[in-house]
Amino acid sequence: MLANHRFTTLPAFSELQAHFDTLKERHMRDLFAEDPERFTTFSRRFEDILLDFSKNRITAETLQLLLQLAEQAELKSAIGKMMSGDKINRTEDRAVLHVALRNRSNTPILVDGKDVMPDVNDVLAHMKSFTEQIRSGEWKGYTGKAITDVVNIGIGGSDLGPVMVTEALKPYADDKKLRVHFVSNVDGVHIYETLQTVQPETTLFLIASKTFTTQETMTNAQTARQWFLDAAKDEAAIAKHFAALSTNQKDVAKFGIDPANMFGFWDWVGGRYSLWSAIGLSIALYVGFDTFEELLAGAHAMDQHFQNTDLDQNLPVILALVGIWYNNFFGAQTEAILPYDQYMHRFAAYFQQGDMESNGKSVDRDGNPVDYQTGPIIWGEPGTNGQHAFYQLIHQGTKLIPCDFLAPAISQRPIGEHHKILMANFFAQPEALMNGKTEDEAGEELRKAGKNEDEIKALAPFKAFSGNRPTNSILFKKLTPRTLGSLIALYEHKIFTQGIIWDIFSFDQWGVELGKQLASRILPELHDNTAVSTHDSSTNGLMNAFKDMRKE
Ligand SMILES: O=P(O)(O)OC[C@H]1O[C@@H](O)[C@H](O)[C@@H](O)[C@@H]1O
Repeated sequence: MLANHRFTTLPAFSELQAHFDTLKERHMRDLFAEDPERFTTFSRRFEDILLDFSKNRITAETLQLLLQLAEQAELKSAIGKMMSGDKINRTEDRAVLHVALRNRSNTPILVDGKDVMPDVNDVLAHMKSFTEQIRSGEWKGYTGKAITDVVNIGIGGSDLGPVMVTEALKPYADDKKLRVHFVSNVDGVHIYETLQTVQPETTLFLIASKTFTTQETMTNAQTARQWFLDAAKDEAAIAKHFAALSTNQKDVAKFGIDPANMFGFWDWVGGRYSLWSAIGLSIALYVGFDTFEELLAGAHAMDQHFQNTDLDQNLPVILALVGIWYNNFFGAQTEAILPYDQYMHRFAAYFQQGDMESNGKSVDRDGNPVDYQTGPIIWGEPGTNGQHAFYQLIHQGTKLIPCDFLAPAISQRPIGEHHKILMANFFAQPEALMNGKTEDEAGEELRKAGKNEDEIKALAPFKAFSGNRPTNSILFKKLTPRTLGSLIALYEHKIFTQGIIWDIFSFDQWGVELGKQLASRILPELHDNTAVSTHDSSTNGLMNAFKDMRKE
């Protein structure tokens, strides 16, 4: 069981508040000028990953106090509890063991007295042999042809991780053994467009759903099944073309999927932490099993770093603490994740679920409403695209938006000057955000450009940048499977750390249920043209307008 504490009554919290008052007006430009060692003091390395957090509104004292906050929240003990299979997801009475899925050292991890590792390894072995059969062409479809396309049907955690990773590791699929497609939205457009691009006889469908009851996924799966049977005309052919990634054996069997094609996982794998499990089968099929294992190994290495490294050297802990500093003291509402790597273009979307579904909570572990801010709004797009879209607000808007900049030193696709140009922007943006530009500096530039003093006076306020806008820079050598695994685990453990300090449960997601309940109540009401009057006037009005619009 996790110990409870009141976040705002931890001794370090009030010390941080007092400290904040002394620091809030200070400019990072001055902090850099005062300390030539600032980069060394506020950067850390893990394998090929460098975290520079020196461009934050912190001093050595801030970091010390934040580390005390983590200690007072008993973070170390909480990490130990997660790693050893304690049921820390109390509202669902479950352990939280995505770390077991990538536990390459194979040390036993017990849940209810039973080591989970043999089952984990069995499923990995099953995934491996299946992957090899499909990729080698040994596995044949119902007409005797090899599989060329894999369609993963899943949503949320059963979609976002595989989508993000297959995009990120595209260079590792250069052998072009298989194409992968992802269908998530219940909007029929999604499955329609996907099915336009594949052939029944050479397509493998992966029905990815932890519960195997998710409405969107089951609807898409039934449509895919019907489309397939329309061509194959034989239910026996399903065994060659459908596999299930799920914890729900019973419903998988009911759907008609051969039990030999079911890849299981367990209730201690959270949906948004499941890409390491059987849910990652599309990844393994796309990049090959060895590459998938490297991804797991990278995450495992970060797990060990998180568990065994002192808090002040611990990358996930530092990221978490810096986030708390802005969230709870500066009042920042959002955080941007900005990868300068086109292959990572779904990374922010992935952690939108990872972070917001985990820490979007307003009740503490005692069940009391919190009187402080918890999880931030996560958003972001790859650089440099964002620079030409929303960075204006980050530079000159009224909101404080802490940003994480991520980039590889070595491009997967070195072409001409592209990577150096990309990286020049990666270095320039955090520098600009930190330094800003004073009105005097802006005026000087205008003077040099030939403007007169009246024009300078009129224009300089618009051309000035306040600066003092915080960023973390995460520079890594190359986006290898290992590094990607480590980066994902880095953010996962950041989320865990924040949840522990905020005294909330990060591994349930009750907030998604109400909308689901209402949708299932509304669905039957859409089946005929009868006017609806059972809801509020807005919902009734909208539903009735919908029915009217469809009459013509
Ligand atoms: O894998 P399943 O059971 O189909 O669930 C998909 C998603 O369903 C959502 O409702 C949950 O909030 C997510 O956490 C989950 O990943």
